[in-house]
Amino acid sequence: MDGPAGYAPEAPRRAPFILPARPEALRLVAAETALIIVDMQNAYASPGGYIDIAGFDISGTSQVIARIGTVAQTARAAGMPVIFFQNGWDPAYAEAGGPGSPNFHKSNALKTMRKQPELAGTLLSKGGWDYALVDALKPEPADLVVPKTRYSGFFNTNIDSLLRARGIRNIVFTGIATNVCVESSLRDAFHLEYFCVVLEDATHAAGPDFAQKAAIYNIETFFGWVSTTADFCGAVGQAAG
Ligand SMILES: NC(=O)N/C=C\C(=O)O
Repeated sequence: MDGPAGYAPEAPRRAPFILPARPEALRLVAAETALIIVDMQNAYASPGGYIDIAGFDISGTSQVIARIGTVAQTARAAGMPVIFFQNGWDPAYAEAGGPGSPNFHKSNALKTMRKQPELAGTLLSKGGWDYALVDALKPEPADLVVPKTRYSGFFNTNIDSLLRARGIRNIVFTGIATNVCVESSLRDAFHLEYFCVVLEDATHAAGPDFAQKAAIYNIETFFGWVSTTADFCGAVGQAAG
């Protein structure tokens, strides 16, 4: 079937490529693989955003932004769907849940705003700077943006339908935070029978270094595979010939 006139994404490639990964290399096909970019918002990656204000270290995020930019360009050129998750709630925070929701008690964004009332209404609020994707990683016309209100992008969203409709079997994960929204989403994707890979140097944890190491250990050992930006771009590029 012909598509509409206008922006024409590259046809996805069917030639398999071998992605170096731990605990073992994976044989993937671009046409069955999607890139998910988790929560690359000012809240998680920019000085003055929620995670910075809440006291987490964001010193490595600029490198992660640059690597994700490279990965996204490589994925688009191979015809892979590029999907952005975007975390947050309506400006009245109804979607965050009230005292009857564990999210109300565990979300460090909500806790920070309760502690610092001058921040009320600013953190992770749809339409605000904190909620916005970082300037360096704006979606292109064929990319998809999936808003989410909890850590996992597979909970109460249409991501599973979007992926299944495109014949996707494999997901490459990047973004922030490795130990929270990346790991939560990847675990849910595993349980929905997707083969999941995380590019470890294109992720950043919320918390100490052991949080990054533990998340990567969990993924490598129980839920999926671990690779790198260079290996992903190299393998996809080689398949392109
Ligand atoms: N994107 C994330 O991993 N978020 C982590 C914490 C939060 O949103 O409070």
